[in-house]
Amino acid sequence: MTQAPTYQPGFGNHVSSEAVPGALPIGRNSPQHVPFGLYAEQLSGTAFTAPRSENRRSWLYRLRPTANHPAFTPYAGAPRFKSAPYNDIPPSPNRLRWDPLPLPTEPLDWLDGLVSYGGTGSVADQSGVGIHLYAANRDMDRAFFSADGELLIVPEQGRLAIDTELGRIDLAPLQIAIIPRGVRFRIALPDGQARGYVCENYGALFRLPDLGPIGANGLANPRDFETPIAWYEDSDAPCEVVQKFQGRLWTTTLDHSPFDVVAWHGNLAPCRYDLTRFNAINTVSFDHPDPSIFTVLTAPSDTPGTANCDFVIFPPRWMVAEGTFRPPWFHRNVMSEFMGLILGAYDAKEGGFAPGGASLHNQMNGHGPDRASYDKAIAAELAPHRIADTMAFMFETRHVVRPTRWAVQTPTMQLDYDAVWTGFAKAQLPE
Ligand SMILES: O=C(O)Cc1cc(O)ccc1O
Ligand SMILES: [Fe+2]
Repeated sequence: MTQAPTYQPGFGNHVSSEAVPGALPIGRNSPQHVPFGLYAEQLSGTAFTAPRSENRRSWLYRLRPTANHPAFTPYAGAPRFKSAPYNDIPPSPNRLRWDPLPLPTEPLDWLDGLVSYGGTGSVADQSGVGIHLYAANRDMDRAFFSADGELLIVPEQGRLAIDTELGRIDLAPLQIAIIPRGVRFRIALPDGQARGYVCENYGALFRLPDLGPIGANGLANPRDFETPIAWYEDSDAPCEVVQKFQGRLWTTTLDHSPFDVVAWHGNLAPCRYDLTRFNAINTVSFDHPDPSIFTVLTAPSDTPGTANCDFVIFPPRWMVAEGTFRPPWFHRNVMSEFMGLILGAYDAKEGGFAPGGASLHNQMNGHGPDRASYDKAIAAELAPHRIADTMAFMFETRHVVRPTRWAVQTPTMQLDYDAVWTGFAKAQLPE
């Protein structure tokens, strides 16, 4: 029986962990003789010279150096897993919505089960995001890493057992995981199948948003993030490693397990977070605040306050606003909004937006409550009301999300989405 993973609390902390006592060098990163003949390796998530407040790196102590591998050759699997720039088709200004991604009928592991819906920017420019969904029904028996970006994994259905080079993470729907760029991992499916969403962030790393006048506490609190402790596998069995590099997939086979890090220290590591711990802050007077009030993590761009990607959630909460249209308002946004649903229903959509589904509202294109939600909200008696059993989320980005050809041709794309905003009665001006 394998033991349940163990975690250390905190976001982006400098931590030290050893799976074998005495494996971690003391007082220096790269001693002439590393304990037990382990190999020291630095994994850099930011430039060596990034300011200290931005700088993320870890030191890994492993059975063999990562450099010890044969050449990578092109990988033929995961045919629907693509990278930005998404130039397959012209970007669509239309509001798009998809039914849930069907679970596979053929055996498919997490990697081959990835399907790209679209994204922004370019892997080569290290800006933008790739937006993918996964539907899988088989454990990975190989390792994968993205050299193109960090991965934010948002399960909707089915638990994930994620083995990474830096430790093991158990993940369930309503939790998220971040796997840093370059960190190798494999995913097993304890429930036999799984479905969810992935944001591949090509730009500056996700971090907690500033809190401004909110103060020192609130939203996602740092102590609720969990980083696994060191764990390793001592295996000389062949192991395939697939990587995504500049948008293409490559494969090689090691003569040993890549999961051979016996000890590590640093502040670049995978972590998980339970979305139900999010401390939602909202109005206690009137008006519906901008959804940025629900930002869990932000990946900044070079323009302050204008994110490469914000990860925003819509958690269970009390609605108490007085004299207010309580659901999301009609709006047009300079930022582009890709949404998913993990649980329940979303308060701006009475139907058609199902768990495992997705929607895309691109830059400057009008959207908001569907007519049924609008009618309900203007008729509602404004008593305190709890929105319960729900969890929607949004990847909000400064650049237009360019859908893939697959995304606009799949039969799960709803051809009648525009109709949710028809039939509104014309406002009546005084005679
Ligand atoms: O469009 C959406 O549903 C997302 C959204 C939610 C909200 O509460 C306010 C603005 C917004 O874009
Ligand atoms: Fe919106």
